[in-house]
Amino acid sequence: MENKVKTENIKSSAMTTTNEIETTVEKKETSRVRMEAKNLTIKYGTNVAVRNLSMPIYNEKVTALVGPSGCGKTTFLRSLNRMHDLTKSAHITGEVLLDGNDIYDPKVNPVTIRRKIGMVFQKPTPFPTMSIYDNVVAGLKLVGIRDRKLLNEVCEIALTQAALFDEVKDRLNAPGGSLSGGQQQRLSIARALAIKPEVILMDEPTSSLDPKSTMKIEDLIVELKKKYSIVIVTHNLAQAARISDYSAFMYLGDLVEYGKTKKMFQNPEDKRTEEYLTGKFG
Ligand SMILES: Nc1ncnc2c1ncn2[C@@H]1O[C@H](COP(=O)(O)OP(=O)(O)OP(=O)(O)O)[C@@H](O)[C@H]1O
Repeated sequence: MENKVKTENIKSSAMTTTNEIETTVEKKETSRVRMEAKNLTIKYGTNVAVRNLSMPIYNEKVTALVGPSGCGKTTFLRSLNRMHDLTKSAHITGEVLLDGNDIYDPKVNPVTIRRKIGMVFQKPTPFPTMSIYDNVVAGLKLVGIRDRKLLNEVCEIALTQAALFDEVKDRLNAPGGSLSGGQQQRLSIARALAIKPEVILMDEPTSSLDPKSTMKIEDLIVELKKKYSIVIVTHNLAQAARISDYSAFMYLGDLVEYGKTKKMFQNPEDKRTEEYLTGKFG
């Protein structure tokens, strides 16, 4: 009898431990969601570009947005840091959460959001006549930071994170436009990093680069995801497969499939995803 009670006690304490572990695992999974789109619909005038899209964006992971031209990838990406505020015809319903808070809440300042969620565009965007140094610290100066020592520190850290420091450290006063295309794109990334964002959005960041510069940016993205959440739009499926952890396949404004990149590329659930990934259309 006593033994039975003991066994029950052990069982119940083991179950408690298991429950605790499950709760911990659940908590970990939940805390890893950095951003989340919920029932997001984006229209330009009456044209629906993104329809009722819901998906998470995990912390310290790369999420790739793929799909044929015009399917809404860039529209979705730009909604993640309120870039559409600047487009008159754009109308957004639904929610975009950053750490559980809706970035479209009227009380939220879009400038604060864009500081937390940085953007790197398709074409490198340095100010060509501005020095490399000033390009990196432009965002900080814009918000009134003038402390030279601080600016110097941030500049070196951001250029190092963008894997560009060694190539430019002896010519920080040279114009941004004097760098190669690949270097200019890394400079754009350094500028985005200098304002210490939490999430980095990248819209086809390597589409204008040669293969060697593309590889550098890809290596950089893999390095950066140790600290940031990264969302990247790419037409290059091999690139999505190489560097992303999660992928979203969009088609005609719909999110057709979302999941782990490995699983989606090896064993897609939707026929349209399979046809796109195997080059049957797009
Ligand atoms: N500023 C805008 N005004 C009106 N319509 C727009 C605007 N931007 C995009 N669209 C339309 O919204 C739809 C989605 O465009 P979007 O650029 O998001 O697609 P995409 O998947 O990023 O395409 P691509 O791969 O060619 O860059 C398209 O029909 C496009 O014509």
